[in-house]
Amino acid sequence: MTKPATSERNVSTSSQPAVERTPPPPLILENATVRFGGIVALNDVSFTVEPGTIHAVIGPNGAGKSTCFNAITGVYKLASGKITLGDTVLSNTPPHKIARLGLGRAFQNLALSGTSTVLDNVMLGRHSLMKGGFASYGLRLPWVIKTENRHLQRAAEICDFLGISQHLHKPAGLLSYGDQKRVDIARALASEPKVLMLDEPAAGMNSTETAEIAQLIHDVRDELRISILLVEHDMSLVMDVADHVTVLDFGKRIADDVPSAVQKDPAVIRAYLGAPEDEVNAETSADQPKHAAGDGQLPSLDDNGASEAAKSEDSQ
Ligand SMILES: Nc1ncnc2c1ncn2[C@@H]1O[C@H](COP(=O)(O)OP(=O)(O)OP(=O)(O)O)[C@@H](O)[C@H]1O
Repeated sequence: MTKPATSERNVSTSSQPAVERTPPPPLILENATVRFGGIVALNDVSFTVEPGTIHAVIGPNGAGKSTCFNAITGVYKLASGKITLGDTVLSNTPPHKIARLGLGRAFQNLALSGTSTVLDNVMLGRHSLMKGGFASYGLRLPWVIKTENRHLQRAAEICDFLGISQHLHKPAGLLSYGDQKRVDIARALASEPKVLMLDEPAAGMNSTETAEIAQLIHDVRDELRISILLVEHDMSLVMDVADHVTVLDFGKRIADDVPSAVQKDPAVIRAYLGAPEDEVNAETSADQPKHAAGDGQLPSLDDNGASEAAKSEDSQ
């Protein structure tokens, strides 16, 4: 699909304020720990998503990325530690209350209603902002109609920003995969979040769609001025868009730095290439899961797609 030029987009009108003009508060994980029986899926992890930045969480399969996301959004409870958004404590808040506290989440597996229109799907994201119960909406009171129209207008503006305004009244299921992903992000933005959480936004996308998503992520940060936390396997996307990267391995934070530093970090390269079996065994408890050596994607790629570590092995 063709993405509209930034200047053509309408993200703010006089009747409705922009999504978030004041800087968002920092999202802070302090020693966050999540356990599943004997498995410590998230082990004493701390990091800060600085206001208005794109922050990526990466790591090999089973590293704890999804657990981290689910802990922030209240799906999993912390065994210990704390998660805050500014002055608001998020840890252990039920997921249905998280949107009201300023987190918008787009899902890895699209959770759209394929038969509902794009606009209706995006409107679902505004429910946390809509006052009045079903009864008042059912009675079609004048103030309700006015309020609803304002929300519909705002949802349409967000779709315009995401380049899907031409699909507003089509069933979401008829859109291309890339556009459905945009609908999902539009729905997350519809709650006017302070932090947008993207779970593998490039999964299942071709290279053109991935490049468009990268541009979109930049635009969300630069134009809506909200923070973005993303989990992503596509390293080139992460290195392209992220301001800061936290790397997890076996539930622990092994790096937390700017992308260029993370790419060169020996612990990160080792985690992605895999350590000799006995070394891994020595560092993990009997209950801890083990990811296969080399099961991740290499974080440090040169222009020819070769990792520094792989090149050094070749030269020996
Ligand atoms: N609900 C659960 N019950 C038990 N164990 C779980 C649960 N969710 C995750 N785990 C375990 O916690 C560890 C971390 O899993 P998690 O899904 O967070 O990793 P990940 O980095 O997101 O992996 P992937 O990249 O493969 O999605 C894994 O060993 C996983 O098996």
